[in-house]
Amino acid sequence: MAFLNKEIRDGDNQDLTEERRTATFDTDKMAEVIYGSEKLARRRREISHAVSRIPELADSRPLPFLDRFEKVTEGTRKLSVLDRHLAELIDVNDNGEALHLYHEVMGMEGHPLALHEVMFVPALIGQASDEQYEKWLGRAKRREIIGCYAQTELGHGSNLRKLETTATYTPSTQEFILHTPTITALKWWPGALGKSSNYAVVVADLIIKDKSYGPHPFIVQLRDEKTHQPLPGITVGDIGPKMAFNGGDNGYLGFDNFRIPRENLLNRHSRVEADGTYVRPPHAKIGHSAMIRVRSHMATGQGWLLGHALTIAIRYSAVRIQGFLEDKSHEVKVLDYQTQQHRLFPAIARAYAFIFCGFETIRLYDQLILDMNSNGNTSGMADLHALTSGLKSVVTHFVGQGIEQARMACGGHGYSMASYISEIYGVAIGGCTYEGENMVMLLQLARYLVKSVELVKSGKANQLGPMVAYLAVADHKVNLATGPDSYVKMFQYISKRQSWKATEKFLKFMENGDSRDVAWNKTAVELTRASRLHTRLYIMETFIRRVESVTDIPVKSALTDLLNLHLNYELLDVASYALEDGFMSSNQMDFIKNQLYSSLEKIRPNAVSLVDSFQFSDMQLRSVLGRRDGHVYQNLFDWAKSSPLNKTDVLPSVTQYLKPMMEKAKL
Ligand SMILES: CCCCCCCC/C=C\CCCC(=O)SCCNC(=O)CCNC(=O)[C@H](O)C(C)(C)COP(=O)(O)OP(=O)(O)OC[C@H]1O[C@@H](n2cnc3c(N)ncnc32)[C@H](O)[C@@H]1OP(=O)(O)O
Ligand SMILES: Cc1cc2nc3c(=O)[nH]c(=O)nc-3n(C[C@H](O)[C@H](O)[C@H](O)COP(=O)(O)OP(=O)(O)OC[C@H]3O[C@@H](n4cnc5c(N)ncnc54)[C@H](O)[C@@H]3O)c2cc1C
Repeated sequence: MAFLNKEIRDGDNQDLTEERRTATFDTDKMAEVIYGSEKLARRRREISHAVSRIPELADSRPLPFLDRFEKVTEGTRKLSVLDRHLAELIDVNDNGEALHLYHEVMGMEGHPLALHEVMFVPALIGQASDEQYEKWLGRAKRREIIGCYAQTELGHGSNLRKLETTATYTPSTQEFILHTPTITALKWWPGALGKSSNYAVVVADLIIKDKSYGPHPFIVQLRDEKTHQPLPGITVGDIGPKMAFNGGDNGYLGFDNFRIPRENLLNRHSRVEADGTYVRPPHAKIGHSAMIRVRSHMATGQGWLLGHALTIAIRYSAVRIQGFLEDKSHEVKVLDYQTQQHRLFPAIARAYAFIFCGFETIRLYDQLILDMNSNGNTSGMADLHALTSGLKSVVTHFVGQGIEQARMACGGHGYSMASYISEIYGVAIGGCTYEGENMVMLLQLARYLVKSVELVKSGKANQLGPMVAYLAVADHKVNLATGPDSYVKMFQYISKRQSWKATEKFLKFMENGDSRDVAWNKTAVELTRASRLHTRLYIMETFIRRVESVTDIPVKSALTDLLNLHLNYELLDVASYALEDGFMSSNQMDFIKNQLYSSLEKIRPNAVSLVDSFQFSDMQLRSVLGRRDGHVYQNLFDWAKSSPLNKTDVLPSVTQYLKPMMEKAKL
């Protein structure tokens, strides 16, 4: 018999197999929807399979047992093996395949090329002129040189206008002099900067004839191409262990009057002529495009991280038997408890929602780059900046929450590194900080929302972009029983009301004499609330659009259950906004809750298959608890036995310190 869940294999844990047999949809078909195409979903499986046949690509030991030095070495070793096999494993021109291969083999703890592909090359693509492409891009793509993106400093990360590293133009030699004037001006945090990269895109304050022109990107050689020694005038190193990413070498960097040629200013959009004349870019923030790119990709990447944690937690919940329901002679799977379902299922819905919404956002980013590069059209930048600022903030926050709930849902074993959930959490939660601290970015979106409300107030609603058009729409009572659109309308009402309330509050402070900045700060919490609601509305709408577009009926039906759960969970979570002015009735609240509980029951038989559909291999998951075979207890015991502490029965520390203490106590 052909099983709809393609993960079923002989010898797997019976409880898990039982779950897989109840699948109402084909997990391969669901994977096509998750990854966007049949080809990519299939290629992911083929690549994972091919990798499993190359023993050198496996982790030489479980990563949690390695110290930092070993992690960095292990990552670099695997990279070099991967390099030899790259062309046989993937189509090297296919980014989707490359991304999967790297996740599979390198894992998530960081490696020397982590920022090369994600920011260095994209910064060149977005910011370099044709001549600079010619000179650098080929070399970077062939990995003759390895680069990173060095922007953040010890003293400033969020406020780019106050970066202290200077790039002073000297017309007599046609060079920029890069300098680090204070300790706070040291570049600090850039991934792969400390030990691996020999080049960097460095963001520094451009100074011409004593005038500052603000942050600009420069391509800078940091290390000798033969010896890898730092060049004279460069101080560079690793910043030490972090909450996660400990296979990566986030670094520091200082310049002592370090000279680079004029043509090293990435000058696709702005440039400095030989005599020092500055040519402005078409958009003041165009130099930020590498950041917008990463922010655009974050929803998908974070959705996958949440998917990792949930795969582990759901599989474990299906094999963990504890406590009773009706029949007191048989304990039940913890997945049968409503509280466990409520803890995990809404997070599955969010993982799907973030992935779908992420793909839509990536398309918007690709379109923007096309417009900018083909005809210099930067008109979409403000919208995309606002959207991605909110999206990265909301998604990373919920992903962090969801992963932590997944950990707790695994009880004691979730706390063990064998589950790997704490590592996933550490990696995901970094996203709340990098690419713009979440509060700072929510306030960027709030600027856009306030401006939009002001447009409506001044009778210019026709100038609103499609994503904020609802801010001008009249309110109507909503009958929630009429499907997803009614939830969208209710959410629009809530989001609109908060944006208007926050704007009115802000304007009132100014009317009463506060400066714009003071008024803004006094309204900031309300503004961030408006941003979150607006973003959650966008996520909800993209989820609905994606589900509507699915053609496979069983897949669509399972996704519709997830979507319904999402709609009810989201609305319940923000209901207080609509209750406070009586727009939502308490009957509607009860309706939402009951819909939610019924969604949990509907999803229950498909829970394992919904996470299996992510098709993360055991290698990619790196979780002893979450392996496909479900033999949790044997796997945990084997793992514990492999702990370096168990190499000897009696540790030297016991002989040296503990025993003498105990012996002394006997006297
Ligand atoms: C490919 C897959 C990748 C997935 C995962 C990757 C994992 C990689 C791991 C780690 C990578 C981490 C890399 C980094 O962290 S790099 C460093 C990132 N740093 C930041 O993000 C800094 C955050 N700060 C800023 O971005 C800005 O300073 C700011 C907060 C946006 C404020 O900028 P600024 O002070 O210049 O501007 P104002 O506030 O005064 O606003 C003026 C107007 O400009 C508009 N604006 C600002 N930025 C942009 C932009 N990028 N595009 C368009 N418009 C922009 C702003 O909205 C204002 O407009 P208004 O009309 O309101 O005046
Ligand atoms: C894992 C990781 C990888 C990174 N990789 C890179 C990299 O490759 N390249 C690179 O250049 N950088 C990198 N960074 C740095 C990162 O981009 C910055 O740390 C980030 O932008 C936040 O800036 P900050 O550290 O200055 O935070 P701060 O701005 O100092 O934040 C501290 C607090 O101040 C608040 N705050 C600050 N400004 C405001 C404001 N205007 N309004 C309200 N509240 C405010 C914040 O909300 C936060 O609560 C990385 C960081 C991490 C953690």
